[in-house]
Order: sequence, then structure tokens, then C-alpha cells
Amino acid sequence: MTTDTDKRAAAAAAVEMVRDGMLVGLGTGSTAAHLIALLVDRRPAIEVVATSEASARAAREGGLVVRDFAGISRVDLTIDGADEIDSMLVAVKGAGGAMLREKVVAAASDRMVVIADGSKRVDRVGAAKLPVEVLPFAERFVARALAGLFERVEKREGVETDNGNVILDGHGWRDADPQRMAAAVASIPGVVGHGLFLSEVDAAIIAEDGVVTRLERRALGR
Ligand SMILES: O=C(CO)[C@H](O)[C@H](O)COP(=O)(O)O
Repeated sequence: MTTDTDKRAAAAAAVEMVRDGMLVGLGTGSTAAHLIALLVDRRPAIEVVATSEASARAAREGGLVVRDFAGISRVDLTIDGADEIDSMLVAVKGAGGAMLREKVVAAASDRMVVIADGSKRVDRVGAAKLPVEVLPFAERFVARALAGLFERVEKREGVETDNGNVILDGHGWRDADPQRMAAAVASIPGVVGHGLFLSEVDAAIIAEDGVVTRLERRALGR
């Protein structure tokens, strides 16, 4: 079973949660691309909002009704990928650079479901790079501040986010505690967003070698 087959299996399981009449948030990345393709095939009576221009384009080209999130305050269900997800449903996102809009849409959603292949499941987040979206004006200052939190900080050269910002990736977290890392990164002036999702994820659907597993925040009692 390939990773891509597992990504599609997770996306297919999540599509079963979509009901007619819903406003659905579409994630970004290769797993979310499977989701969009499945929705395009099945054509449920839904409207969607997208977490990136790329996902909006794919959805629109497939004939889905894409609404501008700027006019939306609440979404029924958002389905999105992740780079790491742990057993407490803490996730790291943003390898695709869309984590700021992804977090806004997730926060606006009644339910946010991560879809992933088994390689994304970890005991505890922190091995993946942490993407940080930064105001271009503050790039050098933020890079210096982030150097205190990560062993290495790398700018994504030639990348501009959908919001006109730059991305600095933090490799090698100096503090293993995601709560402390999220607070420390967010406190740096010039940081617009980051890829640590501490509490936004309500559930995860993970497919590994064709076996689909579901994790629910409700079952964690938090
Ligand atoms: O956070 C993201 C984009 O900003 C993606 O959801 C994440 O990087 C996972 O991507 P993929 O499904 O391609 O592995």
C-alpha cells in the first residue's frame, strides 16, 4: 500500500462526514487534494471555503461552489492534512505554507478533522520543522529571535504566502513542550502565524497500509 493510497483512503473516510447543506473548509496539500478530487466526483450539495488559493482554484475548476472566507464567520466542517499529529491531537502543519489561513478556518469550524497517512502519526510532535509566517518587514529580527528557540532557522527562498508574507522554518525545537513553543513563537513581534495546532483539531483519520484509524478529542476527555 503506497502512502498516496493511504492519503486517499483517509480522505475518502472523511468525505463520509460531509452532509448536504454544509459549508465545508478545504485544507491544502496532497492529502487535501484527494479530498477535493473526491468531492468533485461525488458532487454533494455543499458550498466550500478554501485555506489556500491553490485549493480554491482546484475546487473551482472541479465545479464546486467556492465562497470567499472574508465574508464567513462559521464553517460546519473543515478537513485538512498535517505534517505531524500526536495522540493528544496536537498537530504541526504548514509544510505547504498555508498554516495561517488553515488555522483561521479551523478555528471558525464547528469540527476540524485531520486526514493523514500513517507516516504523520507521532508519539509527540516536535521532529518536524515548525513553519512560521512572518511579516517581510520583520524578517531579520524574527529570524534572530527564532534562533533562540530552534537549532536552525531557514527561510523558504522565493516563497511568498497567499497573505504576502515570508516563511521561516524552525528545525530542531530547543523546547520539547508544544504549548511553551507555541507561546514563545507567537510572542515575537512580526510573527503572523505558525504551524502548531494545539487545540484546533477535533478528530484525526489516519490510514496506514489500508487500515483506517480514527482519533477523537471527545475520547481524550479534553
Ligand atoms: O499544512 C499543510 C499545508 O500548509 C498540509 O496540510 C500539510 O503540509 C500536509 O501536506 P500533505 O497532505 O501534502 O502531506
